[in-house]
Amino acid sequence: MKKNYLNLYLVTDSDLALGRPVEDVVQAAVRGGTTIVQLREKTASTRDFYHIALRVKEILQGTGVPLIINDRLDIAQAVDVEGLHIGQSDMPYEIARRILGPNKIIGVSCDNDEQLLEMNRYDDVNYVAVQAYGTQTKAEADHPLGPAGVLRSKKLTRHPLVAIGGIHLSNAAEISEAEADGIAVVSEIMSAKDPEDAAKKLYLQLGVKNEK
Ligand SMILES: Cc1ncc(COP(=O)(O)OP(=O)(O)O)c(N)n1
Ligand SMILES: Cc1ncsc1CCOP(=O)(O)O
Ligand SMILES: [Mg+2]
Repeated sequence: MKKNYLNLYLVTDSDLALGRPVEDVVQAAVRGGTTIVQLREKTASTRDFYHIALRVKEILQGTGVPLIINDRLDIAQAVDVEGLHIGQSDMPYEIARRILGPNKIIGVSCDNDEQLLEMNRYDDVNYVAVQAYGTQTKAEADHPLGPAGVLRSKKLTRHPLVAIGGIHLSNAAEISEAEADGIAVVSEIMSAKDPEDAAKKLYLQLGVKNEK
């Protein structure tokens, strides 16, 4: 895997944080080498999501780790974070890009080849995301590709590719070898007893190289 800001992507879920404040888990994960953080708080109220985002933004200040908001363009704007992640039921890509402008990171989940090819129409998509394995964390995610499918997706897309879903210490290396530009995890870090150590161990599995 080539070195870049997508290498180790933490996607949060407060419900999986073993009762700890999400910002504490984020802080530890960043100490462990997490390179990008997405706030994915599917059950939080707008007000709670907004306040969590403010606290996490403060923690990430000065670290160089970008903060991405899942789904909620309004919160991404209100907190002025670095970017937004959208899926196939969320705001259409071109609308999100028009509203957020050229300097924000926008990532898009793709559930099949057609959606990957559709995103090839846009020069300015920052990354696409595909599902690696099955997972309990998102029950509706039902298009796991495995390493061979991730490699195929990488060849189809012209954008950086993030793999997500069921990625743990035991299988991170094979996804990295499938030419993903980054791996995204929820439970492996959010539910780890020691999130800093979990992030460190995952990062080591990625065999990140400085080559261009
Ligand atoms: C990095 C990353 N990849 C995929 C997703 C899933 O997005 P989506 O399909 O919109 O589903 P929800 O996360 O909104 O339930 C993601 N959030 N992050
Ligand atoms: C948000 C999301 N999108 C596809 S799978 C998934 C959840 C991944 O969670 P985990 O890393 O715990 O399998
Ligand atoms: Mg979504």
